[in-house]
Amino acid sequence: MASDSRFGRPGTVAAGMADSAQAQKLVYLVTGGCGFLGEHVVRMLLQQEPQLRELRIFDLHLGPWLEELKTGPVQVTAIQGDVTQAHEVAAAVAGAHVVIHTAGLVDVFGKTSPETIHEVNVQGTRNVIEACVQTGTRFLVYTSSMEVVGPNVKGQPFYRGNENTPYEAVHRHPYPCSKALAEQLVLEANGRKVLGGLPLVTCALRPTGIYGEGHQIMRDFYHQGLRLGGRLFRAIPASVEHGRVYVGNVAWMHVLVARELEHRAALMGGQVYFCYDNSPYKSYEDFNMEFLGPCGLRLVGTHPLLPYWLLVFLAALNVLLQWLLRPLLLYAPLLNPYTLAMANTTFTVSTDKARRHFGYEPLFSWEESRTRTIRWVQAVEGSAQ
Ligand SMILES: NC(=O)C1=CN([C@@H]2O[C@H](COP(=O)(O)OP(=O)(O)OC[C@H]3O[C@@H](n4cnc5c(N)ncnc54)[C@H](O)[C@@H]3O)[C@@H](O)[C@H]2O)C=CC1
Ligand SMILES: C[C@@H](CO)CCC[C@@H](C)[C@H]1CC[C@H]2[C@@H]3[C@H](O)CC4=CC(=O)CC[C@]4(C)[C@H]3CC[C@]12C
Repeated sequence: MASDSRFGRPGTVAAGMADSAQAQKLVYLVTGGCGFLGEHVVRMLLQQEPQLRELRIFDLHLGPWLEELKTGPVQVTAIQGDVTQAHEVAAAVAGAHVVIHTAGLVDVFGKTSPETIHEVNVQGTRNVIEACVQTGTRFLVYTSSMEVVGPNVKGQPFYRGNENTPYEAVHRHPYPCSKALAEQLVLEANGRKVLGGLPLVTCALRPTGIYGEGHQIMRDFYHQGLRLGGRLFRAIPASVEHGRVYVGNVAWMHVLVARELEHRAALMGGQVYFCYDNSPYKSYEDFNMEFLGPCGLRLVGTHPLLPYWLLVFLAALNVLLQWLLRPLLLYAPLLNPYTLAMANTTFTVSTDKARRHFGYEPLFSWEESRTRTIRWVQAVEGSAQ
């Protein structure tokens, strides 16, 4: 496989597995394979899944980097398509052994309408499930989100919770609502008979806030800091803990789940797993500074510089401005009532369910995840000059 300096090769685990003599017989489909997470899943599969014969990458927008993958031993098939179009999904799924469904509209800034978010995230997922059933694909891994649990509308903390921790999961925002509905569809589909009579095996992974190479919001914060003379201003108390997970480990968990679903169908089918690693529990801003600090930015203030009521007011003002300006331009700042509530509510997971069920251990240590992310931010800086 052609190498990409942004991603590199994972350290030691299974290095060279793809060169081993194991039979290459499996066809995988990754929806959303050109997105932030999807690209990592694609590259991880090519590096770590020795049984892969063909990898199909389905996305609304195909990236130019796909070309370099086509020279390797695995057949890489790029499919430009839309998950909301059932026939396009069915054509892509036909003949695949495993589908990893990461495609989705990740919008908490009001860029897209609630109807579109629902259409892509819910109807798109329904189309993927139906395609599996109709064409005989038996294994479906769905990228859900911690957001299907919380933070909820009451802003109640979820502290070091696991998959069984009781929590009032009540949402109003279109994104978590859509992810929760889609996850439910995926879990309910477990056990349905697919073409040929065998049962569909599904499971859902719930990453916390993902970070790493390619993370658009990190890029946005970095550029905002540069515009403010190398400073960011603390808005959230340092005591609010936020769960984060490195994208390489999220990708690795997808690869492992996809591999193990067949052998452990009875245990894993219909299950949800939080996606976690050893990244430290910190506030959203303090965590970002782990990467932005070494790139020359400074977080000003040990306490929030603005009172919370003022942030609430500014967030509401942004909603009003977004609405007023909509006929003229898309105004979608980072701060709105939803993102403020998210950033201001403790939500951290502590679980070993994935380790117990399918032997997951993070592939990248915290130090490595941090180093890789810093290197990427530095490259963003280099390319911006
Ligand atoms: N970024 C995060 O922190 C988290 C993301 N997730 C989930 O992970 C998945 C991937 O998210 P990201 O990589 O962050 O987002 P992303 O926006 O970078 O990637 C999503 C991909 O899906 C594709 N896509 C969107 N609409 C499509 C459609 N109608 N048909 C086909 N492809 C379509 C996009 O072109 C994009 O390549 C999503 O399902 C998201 O809900 C879950 C937890 C956290
Ligand atoms: C008030 C601002 C002051 O600096 C900080 C605003 C930060 C927000 C933009 C982010 C805080 C929490 C993030 C979300 C969280 O990590 C969980 C998510 C899961 C997903 O499935 C998609 C992304 C996201 C919603 C993520 C989006 C950005 C934040 C709201």
